[in-house]
Amino acid sequence: MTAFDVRPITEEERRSTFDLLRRALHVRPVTDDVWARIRESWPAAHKFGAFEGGSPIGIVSSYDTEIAVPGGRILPVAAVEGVGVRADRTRRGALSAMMAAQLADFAARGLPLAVLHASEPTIYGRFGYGSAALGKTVRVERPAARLHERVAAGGDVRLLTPEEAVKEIPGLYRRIGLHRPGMIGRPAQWWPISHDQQAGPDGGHLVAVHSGPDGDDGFVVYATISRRSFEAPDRGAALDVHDLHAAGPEARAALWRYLLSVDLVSEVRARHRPVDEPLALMLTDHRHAATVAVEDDLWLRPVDVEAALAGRTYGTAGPVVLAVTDRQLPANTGHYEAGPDGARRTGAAADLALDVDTLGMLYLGQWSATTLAEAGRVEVRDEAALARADELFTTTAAPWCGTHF
Ligand SMILES: CC(=O)SCCNC(=O)CCNC(=O)[C@H](O)C(C)(C)COP(=O)(O)OP(=O)(O)OC[C@H]1O[C@@H](n2cnc3c(N)ncnc32)[C@H](O)[C@@H]1OP(=O)(O)O
Repeated sequence: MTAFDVRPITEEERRSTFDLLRRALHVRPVTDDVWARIRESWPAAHKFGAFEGGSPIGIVSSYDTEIAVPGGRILPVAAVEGVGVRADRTRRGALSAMMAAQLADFAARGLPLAVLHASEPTIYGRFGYGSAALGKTVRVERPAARLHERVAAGGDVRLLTPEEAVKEIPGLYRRIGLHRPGMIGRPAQWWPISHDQQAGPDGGHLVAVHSGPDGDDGFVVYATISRRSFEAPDRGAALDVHDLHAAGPEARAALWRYLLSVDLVSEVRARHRPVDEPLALMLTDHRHAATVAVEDDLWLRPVDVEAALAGRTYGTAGPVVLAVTDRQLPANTGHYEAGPDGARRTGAAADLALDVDTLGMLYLGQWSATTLAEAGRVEVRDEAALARADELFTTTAAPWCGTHF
């Protein structure tokens, strides 16, 4: 077996590492044209490669952004993306070595948190990431589904041209704001690959914007897929929602009402929606909207446990002391008190013990301490502390990311 080195990539290694990633994800390498359009989205900064004889065999990437945490504060976060190892060099420790370098870099730069979306759920727990926010896949039957009359869904919905979409949606996303735990900022480098390629002139997606009393306050990016065939000449198209954000329930309802009004569509489908989005309840017949899957969406890793715990707020129960174990960043291993007055390191005896990936699961409020204990992920040292931890950590709104990266 040959050895490899792990180090930050250079400017000259941007395209070869991007193509390596695409191959790992079963996508063809980029053409010169496409690379010219998206190269700014793949800067050398914050990328670690594994190299064998000077050639890249693995890549991990991230960018710095912000995340909303329970209580409404916005914390710095590293968004980990672009993870891949060449197919003939997997299972030799390349990812583990790159992840160790990346985590050490996050810790050295004082980042409290890191997040990612996992291609497979078995990979990232070992590196301290826990499944922190779920997303649901919904399928709505058209034309049967209708919003019931008590749903407030005023305002106007208008379609943008692709040029307008590229120009206007970044500012609108910023104005809508990070209003749920788990929502993250979209820096300039996010948009060319993740939005402009779909919504811009060559992408084929459509973009609709909702305007309420205070101006534009919601948008949806979607694609329609014709499903007519010789055997089924009248079959309606599928409408796939790619990205939908709204500042409030009225704008959200108006966007859904618009989607359900598009003619010649027999099914509206959306992945990774908030688990508590009340779409079915907004319909005259809730059976016209089915939740067909609930999946892990955002994974979260506390990088600086004390800063992460101190960055969010807690419910009103008495404090609990957590014993946290972190094998990759051992400086985090220790006892932490969390309660209505905040969180800090402590020398007190622990009520509950957990690994740092489980703390990631608890952090945004997706899972209760009781559920995690029942699943064998939290060791209960004081039974009464479990109910207090439930009160302290759970949130009213389900956490949700809503951004693919
Ligand atoms: C955040 C994102 O970007 S998600 C996208 C992730 N990328 C992909 O899925 C692309 C296709 N897959 C790959 O490129 C590679 O298989 C990777 C990156 C997932 C793993 O890289 P590798 O270099 O093989 O991982 P490495 O050898 O360090 O394995 C570390 C451990 O994870 C386990 N592991 C790694 N990948 C997988 C997997 N896909 N399924 C199950 N276990 C896995 C290994 O068995 C090993 O376990 P051990 O520590 O108990 O021995």
